[in-house]
Amino acid sequence: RVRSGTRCGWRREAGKGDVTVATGALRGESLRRARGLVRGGAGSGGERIKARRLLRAPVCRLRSHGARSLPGSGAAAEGGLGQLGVGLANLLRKRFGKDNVILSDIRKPPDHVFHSGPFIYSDILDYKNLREIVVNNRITWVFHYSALLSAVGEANVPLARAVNITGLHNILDVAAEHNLRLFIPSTIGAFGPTSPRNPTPDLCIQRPRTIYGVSKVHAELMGEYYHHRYGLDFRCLRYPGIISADSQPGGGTTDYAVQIFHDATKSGKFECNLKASTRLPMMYIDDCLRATLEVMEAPAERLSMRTYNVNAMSFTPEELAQEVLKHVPEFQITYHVDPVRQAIADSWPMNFDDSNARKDWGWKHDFDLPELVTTMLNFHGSDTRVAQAN
Ligand SMILES: NC(=O)C1=CN([C@@H]2O[C@H](COP(=O)(O)OP(=O)(O)OC[C@H]3O[C@@H](n4cnc5c(N)ncnc54)[C@H](O)[C@@H]3O)[C@@H](O)[C@H]2O)C=CC1
Ligand SMILES: CC(=O)[C@H](N)C(=O)O
Repeated sequence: RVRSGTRCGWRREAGKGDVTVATGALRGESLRRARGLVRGGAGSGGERIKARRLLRAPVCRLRSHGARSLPGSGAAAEGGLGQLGVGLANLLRKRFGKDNVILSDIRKPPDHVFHSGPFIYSDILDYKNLREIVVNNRITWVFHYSALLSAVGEANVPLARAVNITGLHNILDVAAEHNLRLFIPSTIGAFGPTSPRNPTPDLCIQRPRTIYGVSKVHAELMGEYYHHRYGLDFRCLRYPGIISADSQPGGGTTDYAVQIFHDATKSGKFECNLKASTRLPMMYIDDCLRATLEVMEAPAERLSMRTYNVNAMSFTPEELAQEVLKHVPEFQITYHVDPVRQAIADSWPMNFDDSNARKDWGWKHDFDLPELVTTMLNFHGSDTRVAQAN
């Protein structure tokens, strides 16, 4: 979420026209819409006073210099303290100004995150609180990242159903009520054993066998229904397994592809919990976050769909290990297959067809397997050298 109050005419009309954006510096049509929203004089005098007090908080200053004022932009979302949310917030703060991005989660942020910009508590299951946050901060865009991923979801189906489905319903209703632009990520896990796997197109049968996949298909269908029925500006990307160096994965089936780099540089040994031949679509986090921003900033008329596959590469643990060996000759991989994760992986796509994203809004990945491995080992390697030096 991004909140901003501008110093120009807007501030003189505090409470009527200040722009609060959920995901960055909004201009033009989004700004007019936000003004319209606020000019509705929503809520009681007390709420407006509270809103003004919030807007006078140090966070709400739109950086007119330096900040790019692209119409629409991304920002960290609900569930922003996971593997992806902090990176998204950093990307947006670089582009739109530190104080214009609000990060939220139900966990306490680590120091470096807490001091990197505004952070608030927000539980996706607390519908009333979500509405208050949107109204008090004049939110117009939201990225909804809260979820339990595939393996942890199978270990706690009731909680996964609550967060991934009831939480989804809450944010959909708030988004429709307040005319928000809403991004919800889906996943390769939204496909199942009866989907075409090599490659998997955007439109095909989706009968996933995990609560995670079922909840994400539900999110895709509900988001598209709200778009067609209520005009909600819903946008969705099916992410592959995302690989990052400076954030831990959240308990999914593709987590091995993150852990291998840490272990390769720390001990030179890695025990893989998937079979050597398990092929899955994967993507480096920088490509993932850029794709997310690009689809959110794409003009609506470019979007022939509201849910797109995005892809970068597909590899097996064996292929990944071979690439690591080019940099770490002493590296050794062993296999101790986790039957739960293996069954999930065997039901997922092997290759992703993302031709619609490339055609409609110009999607293009930057990182292939060699670039990924070099980047990840450089990060961990420097980390190790610093630790050894200390
Ligand atoms: N990391 C990946 O490889 C992929 C991620 N995605 C999707 O991207 C989104 C973000 O993924 P990650 O950052 O990897 O997830 P993660 O599991 O690392 O983080 C999820 C965050 O949600 C928060 N959360 C849990 N319950 C909550 C609640 N009731 N209210 C608010 N927040 C709550 C957690 O505290 C956590 O910080 C998820 O929706 C996930 O399905 C999709 C495909 C691949
Ligand atoms: C691919 C995903 O959605 C996630 N990383 C998982 O493995 O659950």
